[in-house]
Amino acid sequence: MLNILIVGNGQCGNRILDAINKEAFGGKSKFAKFYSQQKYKSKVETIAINTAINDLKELSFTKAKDRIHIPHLHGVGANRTLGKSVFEDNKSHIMRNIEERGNFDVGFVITSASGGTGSSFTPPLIKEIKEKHDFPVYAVVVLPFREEGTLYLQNAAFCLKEIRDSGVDGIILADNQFLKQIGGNVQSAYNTINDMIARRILFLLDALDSEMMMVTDLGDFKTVMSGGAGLATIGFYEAEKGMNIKTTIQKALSPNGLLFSTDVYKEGSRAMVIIKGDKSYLSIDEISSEVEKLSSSVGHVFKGIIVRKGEAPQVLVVLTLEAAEELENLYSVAVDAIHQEREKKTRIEEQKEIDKAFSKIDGLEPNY
Ligand SMILES: Nc1nc2c(ncn2[C@@H]2O[C@H](COP(=O)(O)OP(=O)(O)OP(=O)(O)O)[C@@H](O)[C@H]2O)c(=O)[nH]1
Repeated sequence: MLNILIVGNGQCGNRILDAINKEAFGGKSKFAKFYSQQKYKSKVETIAINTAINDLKELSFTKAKDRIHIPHLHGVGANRTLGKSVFEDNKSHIMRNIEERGNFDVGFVITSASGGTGSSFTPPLIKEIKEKHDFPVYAVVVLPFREEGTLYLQNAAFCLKEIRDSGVDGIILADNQFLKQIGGNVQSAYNTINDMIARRILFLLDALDSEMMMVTDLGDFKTVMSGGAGLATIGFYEAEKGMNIKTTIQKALSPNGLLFSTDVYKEGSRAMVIIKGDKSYLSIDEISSEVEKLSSSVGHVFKGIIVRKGEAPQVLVVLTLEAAEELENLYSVAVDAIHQEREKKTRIEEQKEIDKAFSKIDGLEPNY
């Protein structure tokens, strides 16, 4: 049995964590958490951390003991400099809470890259965990919609770089912009995206702690995640009625299944393909031919099969990337955003000249 730590930082991280707990508690009544057992096979500890109390109150499936409020008004308003100093002041309190929960085999820290709290807490938190413990820690990072504004774009660029430098064992990317194809209003898009990420993480946890017909385990996951440029994404697909396993694997690797825009066959570096379902659907020939196709372009592919009586086939692919054109695009837009913010700051500095003009009449009275 694996001991797993999942931390959700900031509003986005909290909500995805809550979606994970929703699934884990059976996904039904919001009171489920009070009386039902989580359906994890592993021992999973979840912690939601936020500066905004209202974001924590909004959670429905995460127990009160699993919420850490770091008092700071109503969040840090996308200001990462402020966020980092609030983390520093509260670091020991956060670390104590994690340490009281025992030892872990693996940890995941979930955050948006672009807000204030999650994006500034995550890099130093991972650094702190890695310095004190020797279990692998993976960041699950949500990229912003590109039209959300200059501050979010610059935050995303700096946050990702800092997470990479934190000692993290790998970054799993999910992109709101890419996933917005799902449609609907923002709130329902968020819920759908959060459920998509939650389902993938739970499938992964299930697979890492399963007795499979053909085994993949935490060791294989670590090897996959250490490949490529330290970046990864996850694909998933559940077969529709009558769909064969070959098509299901292809769908998991296509934009329909992935959390981040990538051409798997061009940008992939290593992969882990996990297939779950009733034995009758799992044609070994079809599985082998799809896995061989993938390994001929990405290199090594680990394969795992979990037989679950009566279940429709589901496929999960963890894919590390050696290149990420979409991320390069994001950084180009972010650099423009950083320049725009800098110019704005210079303009504001110049406006201080206006204050000087006003100050010329300080102490004088009008005469009539
Ligand atoms: N997928 C998804 N993205 C979200 C959700 N909530 C916010 N975001 C995205 O997260 C970014 C904003 O970050 P938040 O997590 O809200 O910010 P925070 O970490 O709480 O930081 P502050 O509010 O600035 O203190 C934006 O890019 C949003 O689009 C959510 O529930 N799901």
